[in-house]
Amino acid sequence: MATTAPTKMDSPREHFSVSGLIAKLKARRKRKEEAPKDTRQPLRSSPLPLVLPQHQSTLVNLGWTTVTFPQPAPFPNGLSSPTSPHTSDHATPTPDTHPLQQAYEDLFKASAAFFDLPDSEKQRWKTKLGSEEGWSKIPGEKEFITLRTLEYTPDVLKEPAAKYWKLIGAHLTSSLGRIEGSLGMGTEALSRFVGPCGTLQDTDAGKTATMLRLFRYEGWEEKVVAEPHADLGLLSFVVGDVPGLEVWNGQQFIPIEKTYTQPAGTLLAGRQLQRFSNFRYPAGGHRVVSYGRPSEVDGQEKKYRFSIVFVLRAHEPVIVNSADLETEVTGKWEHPVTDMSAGVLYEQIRNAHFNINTGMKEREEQRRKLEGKKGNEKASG
Ligand SMILES: O=C(O)CCC(=O)C(=O)O
Ligand SMILES: [Fe+2]
Repeated sequence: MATTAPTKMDSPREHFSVSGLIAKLKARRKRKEEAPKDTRQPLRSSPLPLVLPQHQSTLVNLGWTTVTFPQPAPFPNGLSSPTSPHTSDHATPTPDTHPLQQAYEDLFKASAAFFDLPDSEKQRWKTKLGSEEGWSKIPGEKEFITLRTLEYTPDVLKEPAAKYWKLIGAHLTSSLGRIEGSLGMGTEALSRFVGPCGTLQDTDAGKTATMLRLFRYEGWEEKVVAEPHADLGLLSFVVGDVPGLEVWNGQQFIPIEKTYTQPAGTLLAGRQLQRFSNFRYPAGGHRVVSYGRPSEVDGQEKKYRFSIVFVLRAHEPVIVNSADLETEVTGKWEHPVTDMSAGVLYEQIRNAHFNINTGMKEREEQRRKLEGKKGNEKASG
């Protein structure tokens, strides 16, 4: 959906005529009358973790929502913590930063240190699988490194990446548990697809479909730095250190990160979840924009935007049977799937979408190929 939007918005106004308008209205009414009545039950209430009440419904309606990290309550004496250097050896409980927030903050620091290395050093991690693993540089736009195993992770990132992966993996697993509930599915109907994807695996032999991608966007020219697309996995979670991510609300892109007044990240539904939920959850359309140079942070000029993107994909060997995922809320799948591995189904989904994170030339080739296939003009991340 996301890629078709700009074309629509940019299209010139159609020639206006009264008879044309009447014909259009009649056609619309006919389409409405002919459309089969949706007899599916409404979604069940099943709140997502760390999502404020006012943000609960956007994931199912639009494919994205905000995850808000609770902030430690200030102490009445005005101190940020009840402990002083003299009492710090006492076991006084301190109101801590949320562990997931702490983990992404640590990962941001390590990510900045990695990207600061000379290119000659980063070359060692040069991409192995297109944008699917290793370091890539798109000059003038961004650099990013995709992590899939500890073995192929630079030392400076190893510990913070593994820690973040574990925490976000657990968080998204519990979010999938709530999504299952909202769809009237049994326990683990969706979360069973996580398996070993919930931890950063040690070696290539244990590599899973899931990935952690660290970005450093360069330059502050006002422009789109990642084209509109939807991610391919079950759920993605994005945190940025300055606003840049925008989400599609069906009509326009919303600069969602500009609305964050406290530490928060964006949860996105991917195309696998869209499919596994029989399209009850849409895949969240999004893009990344540079708004121009942000104001100084701590008296220092900001040179880059950093972001951390975790893409949770279904573990490839897990078998999909659509009958196990059908409920009165999802309805019947139009194209049922029997004993197909999540990996094979993923390939079908992936082949229908071009990848925005490959280089310009490859991207154009992918797009051209897809344009040959009817109705497949959708991008993926
Ligand atoms: O960098 C970001 O904020 C998001 C990037 C993204 O959408 C992607 O890699 O799929
Ligand atoms: Fe994305």
